[in-house]
Amino acid sequence: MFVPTLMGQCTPEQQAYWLPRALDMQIIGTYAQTELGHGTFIRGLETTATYDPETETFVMNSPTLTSYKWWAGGLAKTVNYCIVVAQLYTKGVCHGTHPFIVQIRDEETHMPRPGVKVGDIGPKLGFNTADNGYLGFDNYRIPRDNMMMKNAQVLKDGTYVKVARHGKATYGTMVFVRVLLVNEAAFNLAKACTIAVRYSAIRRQCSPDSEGSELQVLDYSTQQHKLFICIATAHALQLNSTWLWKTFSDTLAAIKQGNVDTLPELHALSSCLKALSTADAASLIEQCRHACGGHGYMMSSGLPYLYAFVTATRTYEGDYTILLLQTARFLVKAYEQVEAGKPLTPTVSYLSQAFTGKKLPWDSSPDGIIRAFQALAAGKLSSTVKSLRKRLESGLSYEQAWELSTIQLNGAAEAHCRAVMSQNYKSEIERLTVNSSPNVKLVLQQLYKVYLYYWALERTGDLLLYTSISESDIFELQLRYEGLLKEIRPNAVGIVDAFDLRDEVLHSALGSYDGNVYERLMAEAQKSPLNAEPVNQTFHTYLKPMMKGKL
Ligand SMILES: CCCCCCCC/C=C\C/C=C/C(=O)SCCNC(=O)CCNC(=O)[C@H](O)C(C)(C)COP(=O)(O)OP(=O)(O)OC[C@H]1O[C@@H](n2cnc3c(N)ncnc32)[C@H](O)[C@@H]1OP(=O)(O)O
Ligand SMILES: Cc1cc2nc3c(=O)[nH]c(=O)nc-3n(C[C@H](O)[C@H](O)[C@H](O)COP(=O)(O)OP(=O)(O)OC[C@H]3O[C@@H](n4cnc5c(N)ncnc54)[C@H](O)[C@@H]3O)c2cc1C
Repeated sequence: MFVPTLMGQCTPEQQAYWLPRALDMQIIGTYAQTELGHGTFIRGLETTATYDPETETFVMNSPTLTSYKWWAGGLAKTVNYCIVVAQLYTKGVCHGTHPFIVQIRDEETHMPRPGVKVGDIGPKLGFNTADNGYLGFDNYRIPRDNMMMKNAQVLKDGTYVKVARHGKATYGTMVFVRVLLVNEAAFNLAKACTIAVRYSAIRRQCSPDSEGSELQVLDYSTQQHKLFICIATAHALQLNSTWLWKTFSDTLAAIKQGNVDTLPELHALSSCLKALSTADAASLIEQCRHACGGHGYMMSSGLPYLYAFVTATRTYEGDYTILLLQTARFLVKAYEQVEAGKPLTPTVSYLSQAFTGKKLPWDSSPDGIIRAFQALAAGKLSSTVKSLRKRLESGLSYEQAWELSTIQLNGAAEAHCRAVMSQNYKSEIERLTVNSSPNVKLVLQQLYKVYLYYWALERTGDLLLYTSISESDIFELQLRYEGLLKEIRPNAVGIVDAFDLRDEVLHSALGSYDGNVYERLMAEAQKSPLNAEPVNQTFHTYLKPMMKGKL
């Protein structure tokens, strides 16, 4: 995040000075925005940067314990520079949060600079190869030029000058990383389902009839139900990630031309796609672990590490709930645009059907299910807006009415994102397989149908509200879904092999390409320090005295 922020928030002159040093690893930096007391609410950050025109410096301060920077990766012992997000004061006026480049350690000795307090925040659920740290300032001065001045400047005399055309230019790095995290979610879920599917093909457990041999657990319908949605979701996330990256690149190009019109839609898309992709990936990686029984709980399976790594992405770079609420904010505005007869941007154009007042006729084809997801999203948004307006009419302020409606707002945002993801998934598969062999087309279509049927069956309540789906339609869809799992089974191992993930990348005794699961589990077990000697010294210090009643 250090380098992308230098690229996004520095003037060309500042980039010319800082970027080569950062890219050449002459300096190592991190992005320190979150504090002990605030992570979500950026406007509530407490670290201050007060400009002193006498010395043309900013005085950095941590006025309270809760203002200490907390969490930044590499902060504890690795970095010697930080991008610090602080409340900018000049001429006695606070201009809100701005980014500053701050040297925190000596480039030769690596000692913390005087006025800088830095350390490690301690063990975490995962990410323990990163030294996430804390950072406090005590009247620590930095040169005026260390304010990242692409979007705002402080002149030598302390005059504040706003440069950016849109109010959230300083939030740009977070959008960039959120876009990357969708791809990260796809990649890590692909690893988990490769491990779980390969292991499920090796693992034999239980024999339905007394004479027969034990079945591969991958033959069980429940195992296919656990795992094939994981494969389909890995594909869905990868294709949505590629689509989002193009949307991000197009928006950035437009902003460079001075056109910020598509930024709100990009913020809404990157928010909900980051939220859903990381949450889906984390829960499905856990589902892959469940599918591997006890051996899935071994660190040597690779699955606990994957889960610990990915579940953090649901929180960092914008908490799941917070980001869905950002998308909901955009959707409510889009709803009002439809009411006003104004044109809608492409990803919300389906909202016009929220005003038909009729249930969408149920159609179980893939396109029909995608239209049903859109109708569901439009319907949930419409009922959310009705709740919001009912509360406003009762005399509540907009903020109060909004807060009371946030559960429904989050549901509407999630439904919108699921509709966008489903639409992108199917259309990208069709675009990419135009020249593919019939077999490849068949398998990839089977997978996106798994995705569509799975989520339709997960959302039957909403579909009954907003489409004409009947009880028998639901029964028929369940049978079709279960039949589809059986069709995919013969190709399941080949499909995960197609992720082409090397053993060194999987780090898994269960998922290695050669399938020698039991030999690998035993080999990993031998590495346990407890196997270094036949009798551990704790027998003599604790167990034996206890057994002899001497403890
Ligand atoms: C190979 C790559 C691997 C990648 C993996 C990386 C591994 C690294 C590991 C960890 C890194 C982690 C780093 C971090 O976590 S950095 C800290 C991240 N912190 C956050 O994300 C904080 C989340 N909070 C916010 O973003 C904001 O506080 C907020 C959006 C929730 C609220 O902001 P606020 O200023 O209060 O705005 P409003 O809600 O009032 O909205 C105002 C207005 O601005 C628009 N807007 C808000 N944010 C953005 C944005 N980012 N871009 C564009 N526009 C934005 C918002 O839509 C409103 O517009 P309006 O409706 O028109 O008024
Ligand atoms: C592994 C990891 C690495 C990180 N790396 C960095 C880094 O390098 N740099 C950095 O600056 N930060 C980093 N962070 C911090 C991260 O950005 C924050 O943890 C994240 O933004 C969430 O903020 P928070 O911790 O304050 O949670 P909070 O916002 O306090 O969330 C707590 C609960 O409150 C809810 N909540 C909060 N506000 C609202 C609201 N308005 N409405 C409804 N519910 C609300 C949340 O949904 C959540 O359920 C990292 C975090 C982790 C876990």
